[in-house]
Amino acid sequence: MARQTSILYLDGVSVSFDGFKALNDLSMVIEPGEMRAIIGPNGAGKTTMMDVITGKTRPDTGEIYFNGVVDLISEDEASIAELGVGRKFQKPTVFESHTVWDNLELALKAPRGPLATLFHVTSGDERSRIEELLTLIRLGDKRDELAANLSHGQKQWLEIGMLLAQDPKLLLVDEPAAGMTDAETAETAELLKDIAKTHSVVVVEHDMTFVRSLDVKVTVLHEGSVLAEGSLDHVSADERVVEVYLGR
Ligand SMILES: Nc1ncnc2c1ncn2[C@@H]1O[C@H](COP(=O)(O)OP(=O)(O)OP(=O)(O)O)[C@@H](O)[C@H]1O
Repeated sequence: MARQTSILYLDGVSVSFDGFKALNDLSMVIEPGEMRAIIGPNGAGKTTMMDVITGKTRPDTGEIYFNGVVDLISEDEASIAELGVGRKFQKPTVFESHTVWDNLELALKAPRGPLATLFHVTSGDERSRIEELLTLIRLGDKRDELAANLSHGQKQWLEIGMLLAQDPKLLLVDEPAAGMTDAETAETAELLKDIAKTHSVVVVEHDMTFVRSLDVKVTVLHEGSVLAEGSLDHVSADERVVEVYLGR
């Protein structure tokens, strides 16, 4: 697929740490509105991939483009966030001593980047946006609860809501189902599917039941590059994937 029409485009991206290639000629294209699942054994380069997209790590070689035309390699971490790339780390970082509502309100008011402060959001708009987010993240009845009292899964949803408050175009989500109950995991898959209706989403995940329920194209990383790509059934049938990952 052409770079110009993609939301995220990586071509020949390599990163070495002390001579060790964490990413090795990694190429991948995500279409606008697509949700993609990234799987791979420990050390495959999944986190490093997120790091190079978000500007935390600078690749040694290769190209990374956002929205077809924006060269992310020439941007720093703050500008990449401001451009509309949101990242959800594995551990939830919500404001525990604030209510669910206040967490969302703070996220809505926080500048996504330096330019965001130029936009003015009226309080009426703000309230309806928070209501929308509460419904989406399944926390409507917890709006007045302190974030500290939420379950681990609910905290993850709240943080996803806080990220969405910043209106990213592309959402990178690192192991959202880790540490969740089975019911929360299933609900998280539904939540991400809802989000993917209006956003592009890249989700790194180890939980195969979760990946199966997402029902999206899967990219298998191994030793810093793409080993296989396609439906979960397609990649699961690949001998090399079974050997490095699924068979373990
Ligand atoms: N800052 C760093 N310095 C040195 N080596 C690093 C650094 N970051 C990552 N690595 C190495 O690069 C490789 C890829 O790591 P990465 O964290 O991207 O893999 P991963 O697929 O996210 O693994 P996991 O599933 O365990 O999170 C690993 O061998 C790791 O030890």
